[in-house]
Amino acid sequence: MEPGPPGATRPAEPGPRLHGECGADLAASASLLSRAEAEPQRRALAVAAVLPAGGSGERMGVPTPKQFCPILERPLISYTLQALERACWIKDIVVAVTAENMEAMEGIIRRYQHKRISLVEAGVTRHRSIFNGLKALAQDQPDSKLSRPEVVIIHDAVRPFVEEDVLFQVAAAAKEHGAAGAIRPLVSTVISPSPDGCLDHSLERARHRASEMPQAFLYDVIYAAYQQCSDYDLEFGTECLQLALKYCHVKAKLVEGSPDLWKVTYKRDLYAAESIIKERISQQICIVMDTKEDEEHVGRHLEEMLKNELNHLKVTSVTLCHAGRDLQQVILEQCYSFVCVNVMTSEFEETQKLLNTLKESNLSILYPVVVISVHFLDYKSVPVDQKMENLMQIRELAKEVKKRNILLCGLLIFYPQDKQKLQESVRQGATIITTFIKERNSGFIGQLLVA
Ligand SMILES: Nc1ccn([C@@H]2O[C@H](COP(=O)(O)OP(=O)(O)OP(=O)(O)O)[C@@H](O)[C@H]2O)c(=O)n1
Ligand SMILES: O=C(CO)[C@H](O)[C@H](O)COP(=O)(O)O
Repeated sequence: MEPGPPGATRPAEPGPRLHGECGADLAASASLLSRAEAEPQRRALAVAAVLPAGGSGERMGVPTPKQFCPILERPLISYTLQALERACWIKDIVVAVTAENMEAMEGIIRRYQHKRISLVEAGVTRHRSIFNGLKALAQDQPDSKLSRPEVVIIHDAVRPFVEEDVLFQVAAAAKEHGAAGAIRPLVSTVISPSPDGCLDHSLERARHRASEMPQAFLYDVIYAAYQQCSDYDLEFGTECLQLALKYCHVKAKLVEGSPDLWKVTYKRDLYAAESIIKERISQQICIVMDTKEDEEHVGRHLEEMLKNELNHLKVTSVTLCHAGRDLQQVILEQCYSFVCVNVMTSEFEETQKLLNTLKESNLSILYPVVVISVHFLDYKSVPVDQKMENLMQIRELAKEVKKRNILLCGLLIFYPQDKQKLQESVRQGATIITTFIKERNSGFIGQLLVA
């Protein structure tokens, strides 16, 4: 597995809409086609998607099928659905799940507010699951609210990082060629062993490619292929493009896919997926100040330090005094990390206001939102024990907002008179903030950290 370039893209737009329009954060994705150019073409295609999600994930080696394994407490399949939902030109998304997981899947759709999803029962093999999904899209199904598409995309439920551009490229190529699929260069050389366990021959790596997903087909082509398919193909086949070739003589167009199209297969892939998601949601940080912009104070010092330390990230500063308008804008931009700097106001007044605004928004439904409440201790004017005691309220506050997927911790920065020592305290504070934002480690929740 080869993850994408660090910070190349932001997370796909959530199911619960913050923007009100599908794919509205497209500028943040690794877009190949300009949005204005591509939009009319996208709308002109009648496209549906079929997601096989009925496997047991044997190679993962855990009791939960991998598509339901949690990443940052959300099931993997929800990330894949979110990625497909961004493409509003995909009209229906048919997911094949086993009867025993049907209820769990319905719960996921409700909880994460997924749209345009229909469920069908999975088969005992991947090909049979896909066939069931295709059958649901055929017009001859009684009481079906689904319509027969011109093009159907097939995508594994366990490939969460598919980009809208790749989806569109395979769909457009399928319309032209009848079938299309994403490919990647081979990472290892493929060899063929002989029955005695010795090398028979090796393939020339540069001449071969790994077949990935998504793939897309003219619906009539792939449906006809599955209808003619032998039991052997349905049982042991692994390649839909091959079925289109074998049964309908359609040669698929191959489209270069992005590096993070890989399929979550082993346990280590879950860790890799989690790292990619964490990195994507930590690309923007919002510093909320309880003072006016032009006021000079130690909070500004921390802000400068964070801006220097996180110069590869987008750091935005807002104040809550302007009726929270700036903050609303930051929330709309899908910023998932907040540093609330309390210089003027007492203890958690400002943090509470920030938490209320976050709770009212839909922001934390899909991703955990980190909030660090920063305080300063000038021990000449306030006794340490009194300040600490006041700040210990953080525990209760954190417990309450954790239910809403908001991860809160406190940070107390010592404020010595000595300039150099103050500089050191602020630097340590900035390091703690950076670590919590990057790691989103639940061990920090409700803690009062000291710098
Ligand atoms: N009977 C099956 C088997 C697989 N799949 C789906 O096909 C996709 C790709 O298959 P794979 O990675 O092989 O998944 P599993 O079969 O679950 O994994 P394993 O082979 O390790 O058991 C997954 O989304 C999986 O849920 C399916 O819908 N129905
Ligand atoms: O990459 C793919 C298509 O080319 C499929 O994801 C893959 O073939 C599925 O096979 P399996 O279920 O055996 O992993």
